[in-house]
Amino acid sequence: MLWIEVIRQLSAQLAEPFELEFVVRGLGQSGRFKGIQTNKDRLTMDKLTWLNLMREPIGDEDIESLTEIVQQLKKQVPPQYIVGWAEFCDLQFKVDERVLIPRQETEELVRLILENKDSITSEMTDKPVRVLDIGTGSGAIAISLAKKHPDWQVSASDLSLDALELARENAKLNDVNIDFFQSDVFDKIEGRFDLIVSNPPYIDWADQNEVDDSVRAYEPDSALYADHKGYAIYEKIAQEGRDYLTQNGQIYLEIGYKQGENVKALLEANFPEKEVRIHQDFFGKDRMINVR
Ligand SMILES: C[S@@+](CC[C@H](N)C(=O)[O-])C[C@H]1O[C@@H](n2cnc3c(N)ncnc32)[C@H](O)[C@@H]1O
Repeated sequence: MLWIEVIRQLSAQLAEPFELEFVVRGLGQSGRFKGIQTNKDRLTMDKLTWLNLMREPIGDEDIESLTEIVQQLKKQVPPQYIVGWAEFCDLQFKVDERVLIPRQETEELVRLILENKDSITSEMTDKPVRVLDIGTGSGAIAISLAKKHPDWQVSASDLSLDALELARENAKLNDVNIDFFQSDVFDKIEGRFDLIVSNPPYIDWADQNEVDDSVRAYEPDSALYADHKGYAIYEKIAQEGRDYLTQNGQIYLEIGYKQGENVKALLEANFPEKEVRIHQDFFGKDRMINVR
């Protein structure tokens, strides 16, 4: 039998048939498959190697590995957890059930910050811009900003020690220096920041049924849901943020698409002297908010 025949048969069993190719290419060069040469320099297999592989005969052990992967996909395990990494802002991040898989919407938040980077300045000209990422998870936002701006001094916090462990690994993998803290929002944070960014958990516990089955079953609750109808972390950032922000400091937050006006009102009440703006994502939905 050829790889293509087995891949076709097995993919047909899946609700999302392309996921098998994604996983095999993602795992392809890790040594998981006997018929594929290991290449530790590449996390993913390029399209040409994949197409060539499809014409090769496949051994029993590899059929067994593919069948196991299909079982996991049928159980809706996210493909990124199966391969063990995800791409974010053209960087690679290890991911597993300790952290949320970083999303495209959050890449848009990073892009928005980078588009406005010239307005993000340090209070003192001889000091680096100080950044705090609250609820860093895999470290996606903090690491991407540090990578683009090696001159910024980036700190990142999370309530979850498990997430912080993985974020530290990701900082090392991506070769950036970040100060990590375990903190419930600001409670262990010291000093002031020129930029506070966060993609906090923001789903109302009452809306669990609206969350995709795969997300609900495998991604951590602590990364998804927040008290006070999903607003708990926004409330803390709005109410306590002033004590952690420099005078010209800015805040950038990801928001649920229905939360824009409420989060805006919260921020305006606490930062009356600043401008608060809602921004839309690629799909035209309210997704980000900034205070400057
Ligand atoms: C939506 S995830 C975002 C992860 C990552 N920043 C991203 O954008 O992919 C929210 C993160 O906030 C963390 N978190 C939840 N409650 C928190 C709290 N009270 N203080 C700090 N972090 C918290 C979770 O552990 C989780 O890692």
